[in-house]
Amino acid sequence: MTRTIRIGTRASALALTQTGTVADALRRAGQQVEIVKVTTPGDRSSAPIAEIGVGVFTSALREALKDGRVDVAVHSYKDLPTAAEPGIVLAAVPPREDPRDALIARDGLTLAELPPGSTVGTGSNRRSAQLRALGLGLQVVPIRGNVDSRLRKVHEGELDAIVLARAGLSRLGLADQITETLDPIQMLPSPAQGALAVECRADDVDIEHLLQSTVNDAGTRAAVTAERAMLAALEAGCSAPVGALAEVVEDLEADGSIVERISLRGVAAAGDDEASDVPVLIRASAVANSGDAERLGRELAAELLDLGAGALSGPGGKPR
Ligand SMILES: NCc1[nH]cc(CCC(=O)O)c1CC(=O)O
Repeated sequence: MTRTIRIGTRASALALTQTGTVADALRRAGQQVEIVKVTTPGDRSSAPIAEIGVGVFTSALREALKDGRVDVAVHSYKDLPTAAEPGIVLAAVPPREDPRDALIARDGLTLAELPPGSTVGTGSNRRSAQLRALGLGLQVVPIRGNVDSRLRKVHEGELDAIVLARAGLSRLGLADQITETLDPIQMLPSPAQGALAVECRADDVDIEHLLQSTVNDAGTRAAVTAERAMLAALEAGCSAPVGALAEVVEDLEADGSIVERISLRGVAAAGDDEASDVPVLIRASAVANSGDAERLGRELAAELLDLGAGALSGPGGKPR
């Protein structure tokens, strides 16, 4: 392609490093690229994400794509709404970073070493529910802001600990701050955590093919497809916080051949999670062929709902 490819990104340090990896892959493939920073309402507001709504970080980038100001948009995949955007396609999902969550605690402590009553900062209902479900007596404190300002709250003694995505810290060169990488058995990550979504206009077939052949990782794409399908199906029927993690596994068949499959685990809170200090979590897992990732996600969501995920407690319970 002879044209210069304009790649749209948020202007945060994290977004710029993420976009840089996509730009590098395109440059290695011999393309000319230009990075265009787009400011989003999510960057300007300090209100809780639950109030300003899903898509605050991603809709402005999608607008720039549709307007033709940029040719490619790079998002943190987990920040994208599950609903498809008319006129835009997901062209590629690059190889995923470590999807797990990480603890950054004072004095190098792990979760198990934090004394009861310790304050743990997070703005995520998913992390909050899973932390409280451990029954360690941790006190979850809502926080927001960029990674640096969150880390400062621990270093200045305002909080005992915070939980952040390992991927964001690694990309910023801050992985040495992590005091424990949380086992997904205790803390299932957000669907698509650690993955990027690379979008282009639906009618821009040249760019779509270029991104597919230079940036996409088929295994990552199948895994996040399963996680996001689970999330989308739960959003329709459940108001609970949701965690999901899919992994590519290689199964040895009876005839000696190796088949690649997707193994998906999901978690959601039962009932009205805020009604008790220690919420009840519903867990389920399943395996399917990579080609059935979407169906795997939908079926696991149905199972979680059957088991009571997100069922609202008592009369007058309302979705939120
Ligand atoms: N919601 C904010 C957000 N979006 C993407 C990341 C980190 C990178 C990733 O998960 O891909 C983060 C910060 C965090 O959750 O700690």
